[in-house]
Amino acid sequence: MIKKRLLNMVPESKRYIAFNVLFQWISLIANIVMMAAITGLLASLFLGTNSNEQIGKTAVICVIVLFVRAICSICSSRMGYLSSKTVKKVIREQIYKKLLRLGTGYKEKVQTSEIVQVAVEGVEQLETYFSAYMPQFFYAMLAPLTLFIVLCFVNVPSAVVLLICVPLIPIAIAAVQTWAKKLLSKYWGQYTALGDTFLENLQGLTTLKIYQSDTYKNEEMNQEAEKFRKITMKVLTMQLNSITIMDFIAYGGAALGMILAATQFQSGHVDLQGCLLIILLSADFFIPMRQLGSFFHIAMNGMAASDKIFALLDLPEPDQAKKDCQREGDIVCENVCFSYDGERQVLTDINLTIAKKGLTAIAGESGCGKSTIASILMGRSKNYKGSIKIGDTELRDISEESLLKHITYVSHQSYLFKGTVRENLLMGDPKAIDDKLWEVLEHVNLAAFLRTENGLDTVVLEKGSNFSGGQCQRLALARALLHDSPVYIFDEATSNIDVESENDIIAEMLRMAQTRSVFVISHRLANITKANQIYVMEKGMICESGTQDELLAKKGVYKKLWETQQSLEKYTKSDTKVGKEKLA
Ligand SMILES: Nc1ncnc2c1ncn2[C@@H]1O[C@H](COP(=O)(O)OP(=O)(O)OP(=O)(O)O)[C@@H](O)[C@H]1O
Repeated sequence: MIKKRLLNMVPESKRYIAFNVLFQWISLIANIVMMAAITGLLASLFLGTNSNEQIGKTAVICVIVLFVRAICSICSSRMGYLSSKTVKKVIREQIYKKLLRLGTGYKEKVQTSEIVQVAVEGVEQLETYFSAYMPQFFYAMLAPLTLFIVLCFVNVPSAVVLLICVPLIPIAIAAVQTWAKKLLSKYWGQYTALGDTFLENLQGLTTLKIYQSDTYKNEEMNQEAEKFRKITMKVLTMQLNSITIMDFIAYGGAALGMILAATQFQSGHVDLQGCLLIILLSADFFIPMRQLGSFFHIAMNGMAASDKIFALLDLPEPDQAKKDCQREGDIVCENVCFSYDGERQVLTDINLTIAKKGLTAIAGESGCGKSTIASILMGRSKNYKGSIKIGDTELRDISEESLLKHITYVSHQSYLFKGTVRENLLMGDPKAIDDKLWEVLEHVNLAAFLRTENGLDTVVLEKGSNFSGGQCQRLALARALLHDSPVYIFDEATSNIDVESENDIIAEMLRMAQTRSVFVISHRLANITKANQIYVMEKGMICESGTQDELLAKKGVYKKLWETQQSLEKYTKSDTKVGKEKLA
């Protein structure tokens, strides 16, 4: 029940635990002194040998002892608080640093909801382990030994019997431990599973409402919650049962001590004061161990949580690449192959060059692997085969920090944070002055709109929910422009937005391509007609490449895609025209 790894993780906590034990021990000694004084007074009262001086002395001792015990209690609580404060800070910091080391690809190894639960609730559970259980563990051994030594001076047989009964409590704890461990591990498994479902359903609530699937999902969650309720009840039952057993041993043992003291007094082996002292102190033999038993269950929960924390901390980390990205240089992919699960090949022998200046595009049907290439280029998946070089440096050797400074990724789901327009823009360049911010907003045609609002202080709600899709994308693009990196990847950055915003963004991409490398992934071929090089993908492979004119002349896959899209767009336009005429 002592996890060395946990203690070594927070070495400062050892000092707080030691002081906590010391203060509890001083309090016990003070209690023994008070009991000795009280029993001495009671015995002399019974025998009629008491004096006023003795009553006064006893009263003074009691006041001093109560004062000392109050101080000790405050100090030991303070030690518990300091230890739990340190533990929470250190462990949460370690989890945070681990996530940074796992990098942007952490989701491949662990679920976000699990991290949140472990880092919040899991660490909270460890608080009791360090602030209450660990000090109690040592105090529960020290207290009976101290009392044994003291009572040996009064009556050895009673002291021996009381000491022998004490270990029955840890034996009872050990008996339930294996069962409790399994149960708590199941409990945590169920808890994180429920958290996963809850988070997913909450995030997708609008979709669930649209498809009227919320009732079905509600049922599903109820079932999961019911499983969680059952396992929680099992845990509580286990805890209550074991507390009952411990109470039985504790009070049974104390009663035994009292009976023995009385018989020893009857047979004249101990005087009245000694007998009363044994009776009053016998419960103290068991109370610390009994208290340890109560903390034990909370600590077990913390230990189960610590298993989850260690599992997270032990996740294999990608090799910490050290090299910096060369600012100048093409991105060259040679025979790149990739699979997410090690079984199904998603990319096969990809050979492509993203020129250091100009617009390179990639086209192809849905699911052919376009976004996977972008994700590899952003360093999210490092286990690709073949070679990807930025200048002379292999991508997997480049540090994440340097890569993210070198490449800016703009997707159709660019995240806008709750705050103001200024705050969102400053993420791109924290040092940018207002004039610079307005300049990029002019570029993306958002300045006029924002002037009618609250300018750079216009409020942005979570995920930009108070902005239209097109405005969100324009703002995301403005932020990307401020990032000022040599390479930009646009992954379907204009999908699901209005034509005007789409045209503005395409125009900005073309302007950027004059001075830097722009890599565009787009379903809509009309957006990439001006690209210097277009790669066409089919089933994870590149089947054609060239400019728009070259590709159309080849009369292959690209031409087919182009014609299909053109006829679809013409159809949609004529359909809209007929509709409008009808309405007129
Ligand atoms: N995280 C993932 N884990 C496992 N498989 C994935 C993952 N992401 C994508 N895939 C699979 O890889 C293949 C290529 O997906 P990718 O997203 O690269 O296609 P795409 O060409 O960008 O499609 P779209 O144009 O629809 O966005 C698909 O078959 C998809 O199922």
